[in-house]
Amino acid sequence: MLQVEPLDIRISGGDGRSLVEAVSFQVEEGSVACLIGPSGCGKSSVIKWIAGILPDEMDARGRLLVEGRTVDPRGGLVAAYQPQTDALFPWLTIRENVCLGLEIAGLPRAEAWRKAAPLFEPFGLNGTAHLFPRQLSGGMRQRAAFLRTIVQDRRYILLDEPFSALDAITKLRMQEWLAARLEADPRGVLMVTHDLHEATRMADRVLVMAGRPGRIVADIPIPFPRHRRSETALAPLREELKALLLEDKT
Ligand SMILES: Nc1ncnc2c1ncn2[C@@H]1O[C@H](COP(=O)(O)OP(=O)(O)OP(=O)(O)O)[C@@H](O)[C@H]1O
Repeated sequence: MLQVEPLDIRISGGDGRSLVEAVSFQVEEGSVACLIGPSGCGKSSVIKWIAGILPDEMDARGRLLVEGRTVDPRGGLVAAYQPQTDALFPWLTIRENVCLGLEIAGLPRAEAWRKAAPLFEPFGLNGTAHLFPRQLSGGMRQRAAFLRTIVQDRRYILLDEPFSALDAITKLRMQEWLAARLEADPRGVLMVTHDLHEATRMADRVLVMAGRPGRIVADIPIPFPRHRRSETALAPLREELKALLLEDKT
């Protein structure tokens, strides 16, 4: 289990503005937690803190526990992280981009490719290995970034709006693919999303953040397994989430 214990984030210089206050939650292994909330409430900052890449101008106090052990997020490698922008390196090919995390983790190049290559097809990236990011559509770039994240053998995955640039059909496919993959190969996923349909379709629990500074104002378990989530069953949950988000006047 990945646990965040009261986390505060503030701007370290200037007015010392508080961005995030007393944020606590947990992500169980093999489960998906979606973090939703109005723009600017601090979702990305929370996820960046866990990934160990909070910018220098922010100061964080909090505790991160993995399987009950306190870890320093800045030590890196707690979780695979996919930032909001696809962050592919423009001077590397898609193959090189996708394999990069594995190579940094110490896998020889050929072995990294053996591991990544079979995933190009299910990600709709056939024929792109030798291309550069600028030669792909926005959706393809996002899928390549997602593949680079998923291919790493981490127990926890942090996804900051991973499907936001995808068209509706591709998005549905990727959500289904991710759900199936998690079934076969359970990981703990923390996913930031603005899409309530996505949150209720994908999550085992939805964490709602609101306010300035941002706090967790609700932690809502989704009470049915993913394969039994009809639109009718999910509609009242979405109404509940919408009401919580609209309550936030900041
Ligand atoms: N490098 C920075 N320096 C100072 N303030 C920052 C910096 N990055 C973000 N902020 C501020 O921190 C607050 C939280 O930003 P953050 O990106 O975490 O919010 P968010 O909920 O993820 O927003 P969005 O949904 O729009 O991505 C915002 O008020 C933002 O202006």
